[in-house]
Amino acid sequence: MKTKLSAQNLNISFGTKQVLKNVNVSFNENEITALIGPSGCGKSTLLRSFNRMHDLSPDANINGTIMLDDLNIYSKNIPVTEIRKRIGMVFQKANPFPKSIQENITYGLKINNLPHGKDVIEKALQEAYLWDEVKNDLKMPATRLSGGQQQRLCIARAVALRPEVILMDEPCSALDPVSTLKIEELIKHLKKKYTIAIVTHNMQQAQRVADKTIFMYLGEVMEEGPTDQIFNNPKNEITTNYINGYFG
Ligand SMILES: Nc1ncnc2c1ncn2[C@@H]1O[C@H](COP(=O)(O)OP(=O)(O)OP(=O)(O)O)[C@@H](O)[C@H]1O
Repeated sequence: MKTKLSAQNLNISFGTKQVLKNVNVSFNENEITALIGPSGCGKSTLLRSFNRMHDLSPDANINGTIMLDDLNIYSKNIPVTEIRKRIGMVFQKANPFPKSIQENITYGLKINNLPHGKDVIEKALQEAYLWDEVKNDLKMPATRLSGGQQQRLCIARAVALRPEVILMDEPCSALDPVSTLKIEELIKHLKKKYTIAIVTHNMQQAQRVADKTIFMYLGEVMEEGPTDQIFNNPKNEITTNYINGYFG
């Protein structure tokens, strides 16, 4: 198993508030890794650090190393656009651009000077399990799609750039159970090509999709391991209490 993405001795604070404390984690290539833990423990902060989303927060202080293969993503000479092309992100609430379905796919491709013809659009929509539902409406405003379809469009927009890693921050939290299962199927299919990190509050979801699970608590990694082990044989008492729903 090859490590695709990792953080070493990562500390993140906002002003005087330390949010991540000496975090060491790794994400294996072609695996799905779930980040779980109670609200406020730092899951999103960690996820967002992987595509340099904190660059725009003037009070963010980041120490430590984040490696994508052998590239330190915080190296001074690496443009953030290069990182975001290699590490895509899908957010909690679907956020399509207020443009047509096809323009949602071509937008990032044009910015990156990549081919953006019909075949590329179809391929991205196929890969996100959306093509059959939208192939006759490519010029329709994306905002007219259902919530689940909009989230799959955001996934199509991310995969169109051929990233290596896809970060997902609670991608199903705004969706109904049927749309959620569709996205979960999609995530499992995407791992054949991509490395996936997903933040979720849904313990069943983590068990359904994730190969590996990382449990965070108060800004620290408490426990990590194969998903089966974390849920069926956790080593740490706090992990046990969390997955049994004693707090959250
Ligand atoms: N830009 C920021 N400025 C100041 N504080 C921040 C910033 N981003 C996050 N925080 C703080 O960091 C802490 C961790 O937040 P984070 O969103 O990472 O937690 P989380 O585990 O993802 O929570 P949830 O499950 O509720 O989404 C919170 O106390 C939050 O207020």
